[in-house]
Amino acid sequence: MKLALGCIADDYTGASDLANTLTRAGLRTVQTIGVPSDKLELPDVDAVVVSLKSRSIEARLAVTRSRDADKWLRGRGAEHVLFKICSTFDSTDAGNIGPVMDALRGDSGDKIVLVTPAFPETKRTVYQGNLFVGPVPLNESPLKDHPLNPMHDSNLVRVLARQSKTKVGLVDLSTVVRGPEAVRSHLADLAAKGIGAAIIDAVFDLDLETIGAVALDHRLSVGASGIGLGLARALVAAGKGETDAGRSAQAPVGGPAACLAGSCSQATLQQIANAEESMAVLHLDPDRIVTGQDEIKRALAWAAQRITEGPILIASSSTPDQVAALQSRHGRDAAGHAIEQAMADIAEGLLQRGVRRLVVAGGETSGAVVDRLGIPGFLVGPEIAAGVPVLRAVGAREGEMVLALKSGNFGGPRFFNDALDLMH
Ligand SMILES: Nc1ncnc2c1ncn2[C@@H]1O[C@H](COP(=O)(O)OP(=O)(O)OP(=O)(O)O)[C@@H](O)[C@H]1O
Ligand SMILES: O=C(O)[C@@H](O)C(=O)CO
Repeated sequence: MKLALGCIADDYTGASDLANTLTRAGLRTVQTIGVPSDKLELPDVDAVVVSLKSRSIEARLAVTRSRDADKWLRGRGAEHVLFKICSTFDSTDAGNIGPVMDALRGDSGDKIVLVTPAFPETKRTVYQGNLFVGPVPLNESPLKDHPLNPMHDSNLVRVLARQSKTKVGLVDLSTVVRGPEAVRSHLADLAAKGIGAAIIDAVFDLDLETIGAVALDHRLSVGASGIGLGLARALVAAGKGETDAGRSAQAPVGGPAACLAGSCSQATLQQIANAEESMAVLHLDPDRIVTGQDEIKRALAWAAQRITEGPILIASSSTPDQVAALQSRHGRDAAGHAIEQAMADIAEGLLQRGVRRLVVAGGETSGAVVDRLGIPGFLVGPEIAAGVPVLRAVGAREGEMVLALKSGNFGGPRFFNDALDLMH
């Protein structure tokens, strides 16, 4: 197996978003959890997305893990590696996008790296280096209240420059629309000035096709699923991939179904409110979780009484005010970590009670759950919503099971029902 494309994703939901995009564009793709062990039997694929949980950890660790993944992918023939970050550029001034990019660029030997979180299908666009989420700049979007990486600056040239050791430039839309040659020549000018990374504007998929074609001249790029789409289209145009890339992940598994929500995004809060109309919903008490009281036992007892009757949803999610109050009482990291681990405990308990169809909302939450369940990888099935596919576990100790890992902001208002409708 010689990979046409290697990818390193900084969280698990982001990885499944990218795996979904690549599959739909025609690349046979597998998502692995961490760098795969040699024991994991991988099907014949064009792309591997190695999922890390490196978005909000110490920068030094994120760098080491990303370099290990890069080494593994390059060892399987990947000439180009995409470092997949969030389409809302989730990071802090300490990293981790800049430090990981710097390290991977050093290893790749590239003079300059293209960077764009644009993903027009989910309304993330970049213009003059500024990231827009729908109609508003990033710093006016709900991301300003993110529990772990609040985003207060929409100018990505500035944001990345604060995190990176290299100088950061811009390739603006007026250059992108003139096509690959114009972008190449602008990048050469930037590189000649010692600029090692360029934020590149993209508003439409067509812009991403231009970017993908140019990115393939290099060994590394950084971005969200949009640049993944551009890269995949360029690779398919060059004769890689297959037309029915997602078919192997579609056989039904059956069994009880459950949803877990740890995301506190506005989208997830709305989705939980809508789910209340059609399934049993338990709202966890976050204070009781953080202070170590028996909230997990209570949740599992509640679930056991209902799970054979139909799908259930268990949520820790709260409004921004409530999140801020909890964080001020217990500290941001301690609260986040305790709740993630509680979600993982609950997921484990649900599987012991027979659940084989599991939906998880929130990137960090999904990471904690999938790690605890020890699932080594996924094949990509049908798309539930933009950026969220049905995933079929590969090599799981419980055998056949399907999951959906939803990025906090993704999915329509009835996401939980939409997911379960496709998870048979
Ligand atoms: N009620 C709560 N109060 C404070 N923190 C919470 C609460 N519920 C969940 N959390 C924590 O908030 C964080 C949510 O992050 P997570 O990545 O799961 O969701 P998200 O950021 O909305 O999703 P994504 O990263 O995919 O955009 C986790 O660390 C989670 O444990
Ligand atoms: O790019 C996105 O927005 C998502 O795939 C993600 O990474 C959110 O956690």
